[in-house]
Parts: sequence; structure tokens; C-alpha cells
Amino acid sequence: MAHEPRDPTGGLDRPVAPDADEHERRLEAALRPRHLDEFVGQQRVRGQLELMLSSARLRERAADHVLLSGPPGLGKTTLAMIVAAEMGAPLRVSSGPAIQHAGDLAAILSSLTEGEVLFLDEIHRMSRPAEEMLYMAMEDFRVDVVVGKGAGATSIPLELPPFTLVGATTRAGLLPGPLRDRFGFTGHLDFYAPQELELVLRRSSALLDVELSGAGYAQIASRSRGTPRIANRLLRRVRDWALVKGIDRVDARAADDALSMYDVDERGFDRLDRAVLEALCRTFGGGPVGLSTLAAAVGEETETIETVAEPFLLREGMIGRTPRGRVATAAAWEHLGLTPPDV
Ligand SMILES: Nc1ncnc2c1ncn2[C@@H]1O[C@H](COP(=O)(O)OP(=O)(O)OP(=O)(O)O)[C@@H](O)[C@H]1O
Repeated sequence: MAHEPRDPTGGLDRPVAPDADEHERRLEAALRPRHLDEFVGQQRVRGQLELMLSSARLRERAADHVLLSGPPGLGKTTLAMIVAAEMGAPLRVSSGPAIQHAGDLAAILSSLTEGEVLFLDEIHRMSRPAEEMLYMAMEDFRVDVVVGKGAGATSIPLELPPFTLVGATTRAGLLPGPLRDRFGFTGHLDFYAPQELELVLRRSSALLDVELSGAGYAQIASRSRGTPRIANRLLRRVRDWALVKGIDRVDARAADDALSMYDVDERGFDRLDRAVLEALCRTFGGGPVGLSTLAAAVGEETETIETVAEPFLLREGMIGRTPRGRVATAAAWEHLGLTPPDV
């Protein structure tokens, strides 16, 4: 894939990164599984995708369009790259916010080659005119490009080569029905079980050249919010800690000491999760409170609360959703060491 680094180590062996962002990007790329059989967990989605891609390969046709939904960091981008790799096709990457005019999308679509995989991240944030152009492109592999303005405007039909669209969204509910219906395959990614995160960590630790005991892996996995991206990030911080402290093999105690430094508590709740719980219990007496009010109280965007903090807090049974807003559960009060008010 054109945008992947050629260096097989992903730059891991460089003593000092000249550009920290570039270094992080290369590290992230090196940790990404390249093929379906390296992709941990998400058995259902993985199995279904494998079948669909095998069939497309046997028929020598572009694979059906794929929609992936789920919270950030669970592997949507990774799966899009894998779809391209498994199909032996090039990958083009763009995102909803980058496509504000239909012309932006027309420029991308008209330069696709046969079988190419187009990954559109945050597809729910595309503009309406671009979305409407995408309907036709997905279904008929054709777009109408409007040239000129007003009475002199003409519409020129443009044939497109068959391609595969992989759309990713953290908010599938925001996608209009006609767009959702045009995807031949829809997969929802769920949080990972701690045992699955341990497998992600074992693979990454070999690439990062850090050694952990079984309990060391378990300690990081249980604090990673069910999210591989967070697991890999915590592993990197534990690696730093072990390197500086001169520890050769990280056990549970060492992992615990390292992670306590980074504001991740024993349940994996981070600063934002705790801020939401604190606001819900202390400021709003346990709710119910509307999402935007809650977001304002913790100084975050509503979308961040809804897509990042809320799904995990809901899964962990810390908050509940009611028609009147979010409420703290008994577990939330207990986690904060507070007594719920009498009702
Ligand atoms: N199933 C998996 N197995 C191993 N590693 C994984 C898996 N899923 C994700 N990862 C790792 O987690 C990181 C984040 O994954 P990815 O960027 O694909 O998430 P995402 O869902 O696209 O997130 P976002 O929506 O924030 O872009 C990747 O770099 C990859 O290393």
C-alpha cells in the first residue's frame, strides 16, 4: 500500500526521532495487523468479511461496499487496510470532513482505478450533496458532474471503474437510510475482551522489544478500556518506564506502578471517564442530565462524550440512559467512594 512505510521496523530502531509525530505514525503503522489472520478478536465481523472477500476473489470482482461502525480505536481503519491487502488492491484514504463539496468527492472517485478500495473515515460527517453523489457512485458506478452555473449549467455523466467503498463511522445512527442501505456488508465492532487485548499486547510487545510476564499483560489488558489502540499506547508507556528503571521483565506490580503514573485507574477509566462520573454524581446529583449539559460541565465536545466516554461507561454499568438524560448507577457512586442521595 502506497502510504505504508517501506521500513519493516517502522522506524522503531531509530535512536532519536527527528519528528515525534512522524515517529508515532510509523510506530502505529508497524503495530497494525496487515492480514485478517493477524487481526485479533471480532470473530463475527472477521468471519463474515473473510467469506465476502474470498467470494469476491473467486469471482474476480471488486468486493461489496463495507460499512464499519463502533467506538474509536477498535480497528476500523486497520480493517479497511486489510480489505485492500486481502484483495491485492490499492487503498485510497479520505474522510467525511475533508469532503465538503460534491466536487471534492468527484475528484477522488474519477481518479480511482479498477478494484481500488476507497476508505472514507467519519463518513457520517460528509456534506449532503457529496452524500447524494456517493449514492449513485456506489450503486451504478457512475456520477453526474455538474459543469457551470445557473441556466448554462450542464451535467456530464462520468463512468467509474468498479471499486469498493469502506466507510467507517463512530455513529452509525447518524447515517441516512439510503446511504446505509447501499453497503453490501455492515459490521459493528465491539469492545475487546481482556483476553483478546492480551493477544494484541503479546504481538505488539514483540515489535516493541519489551518483555512482560503473563500477569503483566493481564494488568495492561484490564486497564485498556476494551480498546486495542489504548492497549498499545499503555504498552508503549510501560516500555518507557521499564527502560528508564532498568527492568528487564515487566510483571503485574511493575505494570501497575507504571500505569498509575499515567492516570489510568484499575478499571481502565481515564481522566475523561472520571470527569464525566464526577460531574454526573457531584454536580448533577446522579442525573438525569442531558448529554450536552454534561459535556459542557466537563469542558468537552458533546460528540466526544457520546462516542468516546459514554459507550465504555455504559458497558461497564457506570451510567444509564433514560429518556430524560444520563443517570449514574449505584456502581458509579461506589466507584467514586460517594453515597448516593436518598430518593
Ligand atoms: N483486532 C486488532 N488486532 C490487533 N491490533 C489492533 C486490532 N484492532 C486495532 N488494532 C490496533 O489498534 C490501533 C487502532 O486501530 P484503528 O486505527 O484501526 O482504529 P479505528 O477504529 O479506525 O479508530 P478511529 O475511528 O479512531 O480511527 C491500530 O494501530 C492497531 O495497531
